[in-house]
Amino acid sequence: MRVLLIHSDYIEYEVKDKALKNPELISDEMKKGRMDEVLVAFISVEKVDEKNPNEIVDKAVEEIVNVAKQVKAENLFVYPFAHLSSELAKPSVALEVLKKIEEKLKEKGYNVGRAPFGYYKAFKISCKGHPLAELSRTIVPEA
Ligand SMILES: Nc1ncnc2c1ncn2[C@@H]1O[C@H](COS(=O)(=O)NC(=O)[C@@H](N)CO)[C@@H](O)[C@H]1O
Repeated sequence: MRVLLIHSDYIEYEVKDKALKNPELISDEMKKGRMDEVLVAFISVEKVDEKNPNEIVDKAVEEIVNVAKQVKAENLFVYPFAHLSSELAKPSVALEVLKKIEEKLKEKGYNVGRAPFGYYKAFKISCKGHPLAELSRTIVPEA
């Protein structure tokens, strides 16, 4: 899994077209979204993660929480992003992993948003620009 973490003043997105034949089913209200004062996690779930998705979920949650504590972010946003890797996991696995990350972060008390999966989306983001505002992580299952 590849994660790009951007501590932002805001992120907003708007769903445009389907990028997959069967994207995630979404309500009209999910077609647009915005979160302020937020740590955004752009996530590419990778093929190698299919070996142990649950382990990857736990490791990703740990990494995201670790950075959230450092930048003092209470709002988190999970953004499915297929452009951080050339070895992507299949969509069915990727969606489940992203939903579980969202769920576990909520269980830890964070306000968590997630952008819809399987769509082309317009988005705007405002990076805060401090030394920890742009970080990346590579997360792999134990051998
Ligand atoms: N492994 C993955 N990790 C994260 N997001 C993914 C993954 N696979 C699919 N997606 C989601 O599905 C969308 C399209 O995925 S994609 O791999 O880019 N596929 C396409 O764009 C197809 N139109 C052509 O391959 C992505 O924007 C993202 O929302």
